[in-house]
Amino acid sequence: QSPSVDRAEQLLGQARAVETSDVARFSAILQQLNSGSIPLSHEQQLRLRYLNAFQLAYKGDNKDAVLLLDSVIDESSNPTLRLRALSTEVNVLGLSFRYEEAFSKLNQLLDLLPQVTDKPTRLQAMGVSSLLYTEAGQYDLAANSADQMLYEGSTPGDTCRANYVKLFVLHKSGKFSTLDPEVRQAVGICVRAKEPLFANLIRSFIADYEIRHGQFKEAITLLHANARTVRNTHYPRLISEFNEVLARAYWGSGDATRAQEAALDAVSSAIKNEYTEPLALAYKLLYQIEKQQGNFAAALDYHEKYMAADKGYLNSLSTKALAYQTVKQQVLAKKLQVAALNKENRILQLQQALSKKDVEAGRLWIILLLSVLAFIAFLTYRIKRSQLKFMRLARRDGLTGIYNRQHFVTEAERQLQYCRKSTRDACLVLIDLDHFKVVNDTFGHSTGDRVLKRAVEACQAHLRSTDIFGRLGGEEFGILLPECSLEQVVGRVEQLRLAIASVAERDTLDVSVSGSFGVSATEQSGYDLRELLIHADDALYQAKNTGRNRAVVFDASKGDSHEEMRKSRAGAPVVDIADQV
Ligand SMILES: Nc1nc2c(ncn2[C@@H]2O[C@H](COP(=O)(O)OP(=O)(O)OP(=O)(O)O)[C@@H](O)[C@H]2O)c(=O)[nH]1
Repeated sequence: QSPSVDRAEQLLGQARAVETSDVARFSAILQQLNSGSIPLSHEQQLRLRYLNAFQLAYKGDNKDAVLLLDSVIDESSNPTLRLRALSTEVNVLGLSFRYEEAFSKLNQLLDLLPQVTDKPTRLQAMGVSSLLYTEAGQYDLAANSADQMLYEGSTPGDTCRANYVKLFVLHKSGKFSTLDPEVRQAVGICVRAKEPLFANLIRSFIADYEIRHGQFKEAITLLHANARTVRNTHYPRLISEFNEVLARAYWGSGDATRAQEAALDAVSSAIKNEYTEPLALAYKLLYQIEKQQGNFAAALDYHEKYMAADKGYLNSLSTKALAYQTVKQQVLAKKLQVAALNKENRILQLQQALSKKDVEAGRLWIILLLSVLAFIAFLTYRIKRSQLKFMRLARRDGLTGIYNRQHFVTEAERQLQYCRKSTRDACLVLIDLDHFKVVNDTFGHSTGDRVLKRAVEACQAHLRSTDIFGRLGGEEFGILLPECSLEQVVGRVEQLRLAIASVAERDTLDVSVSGSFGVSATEQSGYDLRELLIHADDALYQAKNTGRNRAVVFDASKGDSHEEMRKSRAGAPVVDIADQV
């Protein structure tokens, strides 16, 4: 080997070592290698091209990075380099919202993984696949990759990253718990490995868990103690998430002023032009704070932003889930196509042999060809059918089988448009189960789940086929009743209230189950779903405040504007169905 090839080898190795830790040195080496002053072998040129692509991606030029990475994957015969390029490309495609391409590259990546032995490259590939699977809601697959990372990792940095990936899966799938001793250990491991980014991402999961379990002070203490290191990471995703969690902790502890400050920080530190969960939650909190303080105009403004951010976030979630299913279908279809073609080939060979014999054989060939066509038609039908099944699944709530929140909003808006055109009345009912936390705390989460299902079934027995029923959140449901007037809704909602109140009895549970109802009607609120939701939410708030297990119909006669209604809220007479009957 000539000395210049050795020199090239040395520089390529150095560049790889400082990829993310010393960006200035990394660009200087690339400049030297790109200048052409050092001759490179074909293999080295491809490695340089990968590093150039990595640099483009780091700067945010995702489109050009993908083009370069594709050419490395096509041209290189080195599995390690190809796997590295595929991992970076999956990451870049995910960040550019090109999910279908991301999943099809992920398939290539998983096919290649067994051929590669280089440990850092393998760990990078497993990390990328786990994170993408988590985003698409495929938690079992994600957990498998994370476990494999934990198993193969050897340095403290490897273990820290593997732990983070594992805890991210648990956090997103709702199975994260601080009771698990490995959680605190994971933070310590990342701190010792000098990985503050991952240590703090895990801390944000811990704080989120504490808030969900009423431990607001603990969450505030944890977040405060690490606020400075979080700022020093300069990583907007983490900073925004930290602020949002802090805001919820303050709100939970009753400090609305600090909650508002932190929520505003979460909004301003959020990634621009992207709808994320922290952004949606921060807007929701700002809406609740303004609402509590009676600042109706500001509350309305935040509610609008919350709805937009929430819808955007939910859309991106279902886009990811659909992309995963679509690519899975495409891979399956390709395999079946290959199988069908192989069959066709064999039949053609048969035909050649047979045609030599006699005319009868020709007939046989036609029959066989027809059966191949029938086979292909059958496969096409099956693929179409499973695609439709997956589309349906993406619209339903996994536990109760009714519409999920996003599909409820889409269907309710469509139905309201129809009612507006044909000047028909409609009513919106919001249902929130009362003291549901007690059911979970007393009987456990699985009984809680069963009660949710029974409550939904009980309501369904009183709904018509045109009514739109959806689960809007944990124990909150929405029903749009088309062709239902203010006069009629009182009786219908009372049926639903009684149905829910009888759930515990039928399930022989030793706890009372009931629901509070907030109702709004197009006669008062118009046909805008947002307005109907705000009014029903207000009525629900009153139902909760005046004793629960009751329905309250929004009363617009208390003033045209919502603000006036709010001012007169204290002691305002309400139409209370429960009391009327
Ligand atoms: N079992 C089960 N519980 C859930 C689910 N989603 C949310 N929850 C629980 O629902 C409870 C909601 O509690 P809160 O928001 O405090 O309300 P609540 O106890 O119903 O009290 P009020 O609404 O004020 O009457 C929490 O304990 C959640 O953990 C779910 O899918 N299954």
